[in-house]
Amino acid sequence: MRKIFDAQQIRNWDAYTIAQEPIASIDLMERASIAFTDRLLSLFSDKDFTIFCGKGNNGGDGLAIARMLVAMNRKVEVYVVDYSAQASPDFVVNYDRLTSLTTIHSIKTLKDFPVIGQNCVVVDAILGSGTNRPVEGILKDVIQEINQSKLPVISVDIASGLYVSQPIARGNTIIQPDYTLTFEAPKLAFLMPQNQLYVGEWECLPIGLSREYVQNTSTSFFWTDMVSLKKRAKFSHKGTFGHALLAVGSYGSIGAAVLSAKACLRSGVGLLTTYIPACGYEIMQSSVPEAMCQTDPAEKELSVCPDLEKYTVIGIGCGLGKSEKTKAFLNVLLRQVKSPLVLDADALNIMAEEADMLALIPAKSVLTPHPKELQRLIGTWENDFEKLEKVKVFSQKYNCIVLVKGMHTAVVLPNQEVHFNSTGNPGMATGGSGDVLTGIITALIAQGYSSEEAAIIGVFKHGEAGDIASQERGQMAMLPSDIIDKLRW
Ligand SMILES: NC(=O)C1=CN([C@@H]2O[C@H](COP(=O)(O)OP(=O)(O)OC[C@H]3O[C@@H](n4cnc5c(N)ncnc54)[C@H](OP(=O)(O)O)[C@@H]3O)[C@@H](O)[C@H]2O)[C@@H](O)CC1
Ligand SMILES: [K+]
Repeated sequence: MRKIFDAQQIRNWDAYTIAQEPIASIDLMERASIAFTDRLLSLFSDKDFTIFCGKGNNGGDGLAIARMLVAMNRKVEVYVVDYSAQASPDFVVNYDRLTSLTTIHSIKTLKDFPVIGQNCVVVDAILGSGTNRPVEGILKDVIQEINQSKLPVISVDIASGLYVSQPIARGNTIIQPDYTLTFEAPKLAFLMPQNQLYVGEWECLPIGLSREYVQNTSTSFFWTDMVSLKKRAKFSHKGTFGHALLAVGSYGSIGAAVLSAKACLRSGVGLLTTYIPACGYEIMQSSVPEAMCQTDPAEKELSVCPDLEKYTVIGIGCGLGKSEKTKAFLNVLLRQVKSPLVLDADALNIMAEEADMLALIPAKSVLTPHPKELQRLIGTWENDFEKLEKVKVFSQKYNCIVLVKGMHTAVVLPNQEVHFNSTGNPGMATGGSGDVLTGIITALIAQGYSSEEAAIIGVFKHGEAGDIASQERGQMAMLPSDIIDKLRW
């Protein structure tokens, strides 16, 4: 798990490193530029480079990168966008270091914009984490030209025009890179779905910023790039790992029930009982023989709440449907349950329609809505930052854990922490994938993980299994059952 900092904290992190390591700011820039150049050349070994620089430290990086490429006899053209009379001191040092080696062109008006060779990769070093307002004038013109060039674009640290930790306004002009190579740590902006055009593929390049600063600086945003699991004790038995109930399925959606049950069993639950409509009995017993199966008196839907006493945790919602009988079933269940719930799909849809049910959510339940279900719970949002804020309010109000599912699923905790997930791929955006996740999280809570841990770990392992499945079958061919198959603990 890594901390994600906002723009001001990143500035402080640089300053802290410079003071405490100690290292001169120009040498830190050199370190960053070496890391960038190494990775640039491993991505584009046979390309020429056209580098556009601003006049701050991002531009200083661009000039240092250009110098390193020239020193390696690579073909490089360098352009400084002359949007301001001000230049940062480290920009000036790197400008002077480069002038004796190559010509540095200046872009004052659009007429100065070059014709770029077709074998070129464009390096965007115009604005970095210092971007604090929409670009105008020549900056805007240059960014538009680069975006229209159809050439591969790689941004230094962050796309020029994108804010590190604030929403962008509609109509802002921003570089649309194919890649962003960012220094040290992920930026909040990269994790927001609305910014996907302005990030491309991204990766972090370590540049040795202070570890001590990380320890001493608090944030509510985290990046889950690894998880730790509890060891299973040698003398354990099935009772050690809890007894989960999955209340799932309706006529036509018994598949969702089966997927959640299989995922739960593949995630280490001690005992699993599925509670399903009568029509699903044979399907469940034959496809998931490891689970006990209890049926509702109704043929096609859940209608009567079973005895809940013996269960450590209850997963509910997958394939449930929204019939009147099922609504009544859920109402009774919410009033009787004492364990945390994992609430998915139609369970959430029913609750969104009957607002007084939300107040019955047991503490530390986990809600796993997809975007439409989330909207029903929290209303609409202007941008992804506002969406997260609204989810935080909801999570605190109902003392529950809420997932904002997507490319980097965010796990929002009642203590207001937001944990973004690093695993997963678009091949998982298919019906049934969420049922698998519900099964996994339910199993983890059954085994004694806190609901917070279960949600963070479950999302990570779900994505990891999805990544293995996509490597083997490709994103289009993979199925949710492949995700279950590739779970490794
Ligand atoms: N510090 C370090 O140790 C390291 C830093 N590193 C590198 O530094 C980068 C951050 O550099 P930076 O802080 O100089 O900001 P940068 O993004 O270059 O902008 C420059 C100035 O432009 C201005 N400005 C903002 N928006 C604008 C707009 N729309 N239109 C016009 N002007 C605008 C604004 O100044 P203002 O006009 O507000 O006074 C801003 O200060 C970082 O991304 C990384 O690449 C690495 O080398 C590692 C070590
Ligand atoms: K940039």
